[in-house]
Amino acid sequence: MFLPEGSQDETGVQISNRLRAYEIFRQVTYNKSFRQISTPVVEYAQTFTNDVAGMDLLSMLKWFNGEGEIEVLRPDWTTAIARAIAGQHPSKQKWSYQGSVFRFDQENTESRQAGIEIVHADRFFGEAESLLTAIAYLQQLEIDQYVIELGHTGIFEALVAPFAFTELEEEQLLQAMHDKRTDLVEAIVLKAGNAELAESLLALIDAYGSRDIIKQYRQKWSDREDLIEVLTNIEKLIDLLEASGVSEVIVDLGRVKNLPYYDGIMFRGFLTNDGSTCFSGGRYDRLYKQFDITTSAVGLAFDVDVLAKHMKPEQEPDKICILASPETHAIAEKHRIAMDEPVVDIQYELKDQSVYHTVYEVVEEDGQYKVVEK
Ligand SMILES: N[C@@H](Cc1c[nH]c[nH+]1)C(=O)O
Repeated sequence: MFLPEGSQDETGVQISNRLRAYEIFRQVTYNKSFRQISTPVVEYAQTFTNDVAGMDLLSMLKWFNGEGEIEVLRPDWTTAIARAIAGQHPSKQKWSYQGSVFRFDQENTESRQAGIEIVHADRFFGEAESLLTAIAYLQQLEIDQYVIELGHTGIFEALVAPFAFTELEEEQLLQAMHDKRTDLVEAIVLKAGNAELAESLLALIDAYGSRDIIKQYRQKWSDREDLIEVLTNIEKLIDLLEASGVSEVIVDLGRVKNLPYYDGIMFRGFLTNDGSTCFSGGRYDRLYKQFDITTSAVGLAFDVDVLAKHMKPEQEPDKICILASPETHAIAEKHRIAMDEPVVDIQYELKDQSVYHTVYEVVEEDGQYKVVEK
């Protein structure tokens, strides 16, 4: 029997690491006073595809229900949680969650996330607390080789705003900026007759690196109050990260949103050894506008599959074995419970003694059963 493309079975270390990653996340967020939230795996497509959320139905696992409505497997936690907590009291601000999302446009159809969402809180607080939680979590996982990247949706949007692009052109431009394809960006913008914009967007593609970039752009944009505000926002977060001992911070002024609902700061964490993205997030106040709520909303989600791949495997404790038989299995089990050892295996037959530190057996003596070392 085969599996559909994008699905796979798993065994062993990847699973135990994932479960540990989930447990450590639960603990870290519990210690920081987050409340747990869970939403159903099956939802209406409309929750994710409406104009505000803006996600692409094509990438979702979907079907029609009996009433002819389209239902999907949860493609995104952030949008589902916004739906779920729109009616909650605003004093509840910090939410944490863990579980799968399903999307066709990723290498694996199912991917596991552990994330946080901070709503109705002070704007800077939400951004700072998101990043500090990410740092605390990585530290608990003993992952220390990573880089945090900061970007902002406001830059591209402010530069493009004065020019008229069709929806399709703007989408193509976003994709080309995302892929840092200078040739495509130039072609799309020049075709629309905006030579001046082409120049600033092409420069932006290279506006990537240490915080010095911000200094340069402060001068370049000195007459643009809106853009200076964006730079200040990014700079304050770099200060916070540096004060927390994270020196590997990258600024990407040319970054465009990877999810349609972002509207403000965007952050990503990359693992240095293979460049994989371990977390991603940002500000998304606009998602709440669909519920007529004007608020601050920001969060991030870890890719738990990526984390599991990079975590050191748990050290295996010494294993003990009790040899039993169908008649003595229950007695062996009683002993196993009483032994208070981390791993006690019960077997009827010893196939490979070398995997055990100590082997016991159940023996009968004067009509009584005893467990003795073999
Ligand atoms: N839902 C986003 C991550 C995120 C959480 N909060 C804000 N953004 C993602 O799947 O990439």
